[in-house]
Amino acid sequence: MGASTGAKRRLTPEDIYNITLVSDAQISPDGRHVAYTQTILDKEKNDYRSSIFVVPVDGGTPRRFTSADARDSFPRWSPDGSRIAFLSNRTGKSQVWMISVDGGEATQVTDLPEGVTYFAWSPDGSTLALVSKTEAAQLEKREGDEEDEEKSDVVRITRIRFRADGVSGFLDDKRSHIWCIPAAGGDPWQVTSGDFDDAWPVWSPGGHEIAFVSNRTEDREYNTVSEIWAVPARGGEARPIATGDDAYFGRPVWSVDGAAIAFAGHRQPEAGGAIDSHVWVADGGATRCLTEGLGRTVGDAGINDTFASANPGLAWTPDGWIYFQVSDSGNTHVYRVPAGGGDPSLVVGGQRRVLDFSLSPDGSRIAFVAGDPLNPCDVYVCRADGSDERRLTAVNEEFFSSVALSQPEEFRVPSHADDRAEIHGWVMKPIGFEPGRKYPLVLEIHGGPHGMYANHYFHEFQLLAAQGYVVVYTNPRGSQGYGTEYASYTRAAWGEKDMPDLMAAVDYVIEQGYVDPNRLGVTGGSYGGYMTNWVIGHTDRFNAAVTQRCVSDLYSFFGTSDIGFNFGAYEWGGVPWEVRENYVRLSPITYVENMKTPLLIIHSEEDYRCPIAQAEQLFISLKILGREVEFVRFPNENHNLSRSGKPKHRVERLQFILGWFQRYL
Ligand SMILES: CSCC[C@H](NC=O)C(=O)N[C@@H](C)C(=O)N[C@@H](CO)C(=O)O
Repeated sequence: MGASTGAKRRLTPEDIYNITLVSDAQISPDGRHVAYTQTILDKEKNDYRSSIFVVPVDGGTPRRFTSADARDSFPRWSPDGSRIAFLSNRTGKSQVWMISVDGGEATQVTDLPEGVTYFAWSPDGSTLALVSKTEAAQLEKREGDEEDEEKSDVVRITRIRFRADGVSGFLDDKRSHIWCIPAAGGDPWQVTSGDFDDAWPVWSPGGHEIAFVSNRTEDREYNTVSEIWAVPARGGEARPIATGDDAYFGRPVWSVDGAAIAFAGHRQPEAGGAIDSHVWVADGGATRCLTEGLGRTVGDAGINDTFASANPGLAWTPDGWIYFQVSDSGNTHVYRVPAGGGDPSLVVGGQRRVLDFSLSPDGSRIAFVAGDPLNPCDVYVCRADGSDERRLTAVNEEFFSSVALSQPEEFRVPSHADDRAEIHGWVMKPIGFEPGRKYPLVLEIHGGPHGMYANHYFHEFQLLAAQGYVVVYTNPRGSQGYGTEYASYTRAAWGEKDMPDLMAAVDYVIEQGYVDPNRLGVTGGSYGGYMTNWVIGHTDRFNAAVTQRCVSDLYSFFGTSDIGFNFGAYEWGGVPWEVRENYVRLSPITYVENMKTPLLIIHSEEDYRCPIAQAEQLFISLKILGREVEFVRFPNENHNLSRSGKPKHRVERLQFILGWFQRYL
């Protein structure tokens, strides 16, 4: 489909203020209502505001349940359906609040000094299990430390993980643990303790035990292990469910009889997202994988810039099905598999991305949030087999009926690599497209590298199409959603093995006849920024490039990124002193003298995932070489500027990207 404006206006960067996000669809215990979080970008306050809404499953107007000038999120129904507990930062820190479904004022349940990041209702509704930080064993003190602490601003670092993207300053020595508190309010008690970070508590059906996620291995400071444990709800010794140095598991859920626990993940922690995750069951005997032959990863690997994340778990129904998300070829779907074994089957499909889902306790209905290329998100409901699907919200209908959008067209093309592997991509024609005319093209490259472009609304892409660009985006080798072999293909070969896939997509679109091959642009963020740098270091065919939150030098990334030492060691085939040549050969900065394309570098000053030195090294080298280069720094922003940065900065970032392409293409 072409993209004509009709009577509609063109999209602008500021339109991010006109988009409402919904997330975390939670179906009520009786299956008759869905609670969800609705988020808006507040232009005046230059901030985000979110509220809890409830919509009837049989149709009707959504009702706003909370209206504080704050961020209310994570709605969870009490087991009897009479109350909704949620997280709110209305007092500064994130705490649990409670509201009756009959309405009225919300009341505060927790007042933990470190706030609450996650909670779960006990099956009888009497208690909430929480995740909150606690003081860990103090670091060994040096002589005089006590007095110095008061006066000194010097930071003493002893742990290898001392910074994390999204956390200002340095990580403290506190640990996340499981706590409980009476749902009616009262004194909390700490359930787990020790030098571990515990997360994701889930109650056993009888309410006696709590399963949770932790890394309790000896080598936990260095490895990326993630295990499943269970602890008595009143506290006591934790028992292992799925543990060990080969565990990379999360999202535990109990069977209805409490005899087994299902979870998601795989057995190669060092590989992270480079290999497929599966659904597993532990029932006291051997741990079984239920999705061996699926050939796709469990979970949502989708990437876009207009979403509110909810991070859903698995669901286990009374009739023995386990439900889970699957990333498949640019879509995220809901699947189910019999817990006793059998083939997984598709439940919620379509050319779209299912962002989160929940099941009613009787397993008869599913509520979910999904988005597609022309609609960021809405709440839906369907039956357990996926039938009788209905959309319950239309949060952006009015706005999107007033602006012209470009419908992406899918293509599959053989790679330029010798194996001619099939590469999946999309092309968006510019708004107002006229056959016979030639247009400038922008290639967008996603990050990860194990992310996945999806059939999902992308504001940056729509904006470029609105401003007259053909937009091309693909899932080259390294992407998730096409199986483990495809995703892990770029190991120790970043750039080398995926550039031929990207160029095949660009050439395919040029062959369609409506692109001016002398007006080509390229951009991407994070690993997409790495690839932008790589591409302009290996070809001069692009006339303008914008590299965002990029990686340019693997050697310095290894020691400065919050994920550098273990992510790098896997992705580049070893640590620098073992495979020094890989670090040099695969660093875009190695090819800086070849970079002739005018380059805009966009980077956040508090990006600890891809620290700003990655951008500075590139900028300084290109300046010395006399190249056309500019450097735009965003203060007080982290790696997620394009997705959750201050709204004003998000608008400015889009303006800089457009401005650069307008200048050079
Ligand atoms: C979706 S894969 C993310 C892989 C990795 N995370 C942890 O190991 C990561 O953060 N990689 C970055 C270098 C990256 O490319 N991030 C992407 C995708 O999140 C981005 O767009 O920022």
